Amino acid sequence: RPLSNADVITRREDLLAAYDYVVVGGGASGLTVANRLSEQPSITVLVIEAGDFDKNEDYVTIPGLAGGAIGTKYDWNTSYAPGDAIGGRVVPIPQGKVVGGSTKLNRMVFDRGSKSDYDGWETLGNEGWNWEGLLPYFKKNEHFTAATSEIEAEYAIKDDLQFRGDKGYMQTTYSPFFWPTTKNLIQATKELGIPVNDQASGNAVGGYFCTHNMDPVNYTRSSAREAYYASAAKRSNFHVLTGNQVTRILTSGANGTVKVTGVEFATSKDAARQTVKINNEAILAAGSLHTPQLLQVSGIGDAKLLESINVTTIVDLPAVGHNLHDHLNLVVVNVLNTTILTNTLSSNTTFAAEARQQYDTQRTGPLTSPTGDFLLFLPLSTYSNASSAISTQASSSNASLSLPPDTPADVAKGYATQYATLNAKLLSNASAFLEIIWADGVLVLGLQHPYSRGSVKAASASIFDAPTADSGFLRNPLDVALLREGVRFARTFVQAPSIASLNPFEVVPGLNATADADIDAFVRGSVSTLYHPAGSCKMGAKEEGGVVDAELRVYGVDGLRVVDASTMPILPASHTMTTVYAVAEKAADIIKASEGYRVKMEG
Ligand SMILES: Cc1cc2nc3c(=O)[nH]c(=O)nc-3n(C[C@H](O)[C@H](O)[C@H](O)COP(=O)(O)OP(=O)(O)OC[C@H]3O[C@@H](n4cnc5c(N)ncnc54)[C@H](O)[C@@H]3O)c2cc1C
Repeated sequence: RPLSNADVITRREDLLAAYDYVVVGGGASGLTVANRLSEQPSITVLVIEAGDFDKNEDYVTIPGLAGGAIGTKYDWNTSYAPGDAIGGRVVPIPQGKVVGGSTKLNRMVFDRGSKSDYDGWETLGNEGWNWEGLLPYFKKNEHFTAATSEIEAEYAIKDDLQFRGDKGYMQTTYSPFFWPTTKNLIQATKELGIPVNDQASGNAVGGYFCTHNMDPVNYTRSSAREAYYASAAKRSNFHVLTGNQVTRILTSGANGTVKVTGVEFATSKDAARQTVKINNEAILAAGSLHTPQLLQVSGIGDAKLLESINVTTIVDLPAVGHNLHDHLNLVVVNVLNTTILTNTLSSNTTFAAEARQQYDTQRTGPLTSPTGDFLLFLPLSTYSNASSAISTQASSSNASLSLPPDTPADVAKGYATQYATLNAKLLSNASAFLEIIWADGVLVLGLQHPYSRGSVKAASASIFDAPTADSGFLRNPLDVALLREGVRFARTFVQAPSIASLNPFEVVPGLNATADADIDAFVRGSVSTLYHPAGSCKMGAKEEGGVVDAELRVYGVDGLRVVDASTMPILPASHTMTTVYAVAEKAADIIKASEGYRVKMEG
């Protein structure tokens, strides 16, 4: 029977028996691909999402409260396994469990990495995956609106519109309110001779003004739901099933002729399993932790792991789950002594109430800014005098120091190529190693190109048991050295006249921590995540630990692709959402082209 116009499936009877494409996960990548595929009225698409729709709660929609959904029912509330190199600490790793995925939880930093980072993906063996190849998709994703005239005049922001899109679904713009000490930050950047660039241009090094994924009129979050779901919801060939977790990918055949036939799903561990058939492909978009887990519980992964969790191996693909890496976060705290207005939204209830009033009545003021309106992305030589010493240390030590002991040989081989790429970046001015996010004396340091790698392993045969995710944090001591230099630079930075005028006083780690050993202890005792897990289903050659090829097809299985953050071979120096969207936009065109549909490019 024909598809109904019921965009959200609430009754089992409304599901079709078979769909051309089933997308697993309705987050950043999943909704993007589902939207683009369903542009073709003859293609039927079902998205199965574990979470539900949010209810437009303030902590989801209001930019100034961004991140407020962490720890709520919209979060998987998972943690990385205890890390040996971080004192056995357990670091929480929030992930969105809601229509929109992590784009409902995130801090709304909307930026791209540098040309050299994306070109590196191609160097690692992925033809067409470079800056030139991704730029049209960065543009296709966004509908960019320039800063308000007040902000533009006050901060002299210059946008090169050839790098921006104006026809995409994702609303992007600058905050109409910058916290006043942002001026000190920008001025100090200049005092230290650090250039200010346009991050959208492929030159995302130095300082830059940062856009956010938000509506330029209402100043509310623009997530994958508002962008890619809302614009497709009325299509009768596009269905969304929420509150259901895909439990297994169903396949037929064996030994080189394995083909996807459908997926199995359920509302909870004990609920009855249901199935839906697939005519063309299953598209995995469950994120960097859950996509490898789903492959593994479906029999696609390392045969030894699968045996240990009582899963029959269908395709022995040892690389599944390996190469996991994430941006590390380390916070240096200075207390300021200044009369300039600083952010006291969480400590001063009167101020918070006034800001709320301003936001509700005029859509102006502090709550329109998710913070992070100006960011620094620094090459190693910009923030450290030790680049040649660190480079010597890197080239004289063994790449295997970065890897978990049970790393399969093909993964280690692929990592050796990455290691050489990272070593070259140490001495390059075209790639950033350190991000600095400033918030009134607090310097969040983000390590952009960690050497260390971890892994994701299904903990049991059930998708409902959280996977064991080893973040790999600081496994390789080079990462400690790179952050140690970051802490030292944070101290240099606050001595620049425009910051010094705010009378900063460092309280974390505290000025007594000067010796390498003391700073290293601080680093190991404090690092956490910047929420950018990636790489666990790496795109690359199979013999180099690739899980998917350059068309994002899983090796050894017909009709199965991965389109989410797990496919990134190596993280760019940037927050990840914008790159995930670009990858997914490109993936949609690859899939359409493989089916013989005409690919339409705009903007
Ligand atoms: C707290 C936080 C802050 C962040 N801040 C920023 C930021 O400011 N800027 C930035 O650029 N990036 C940020 N990120 C990262 C960015 O949001 C992610 O990189 C991006 O959303 C990843 O997209 P994805 O499609 O891979 O996964 P997601 O967007 O996480 O989507 C995966 C979806 O799959 C669903 N799913 C999982 N398993 C199953 C299953 N078995 N069956 C059905 N559905 C399933 C999940 O519920 C989820 O909805 C942040 C992330 C977090 C968590």
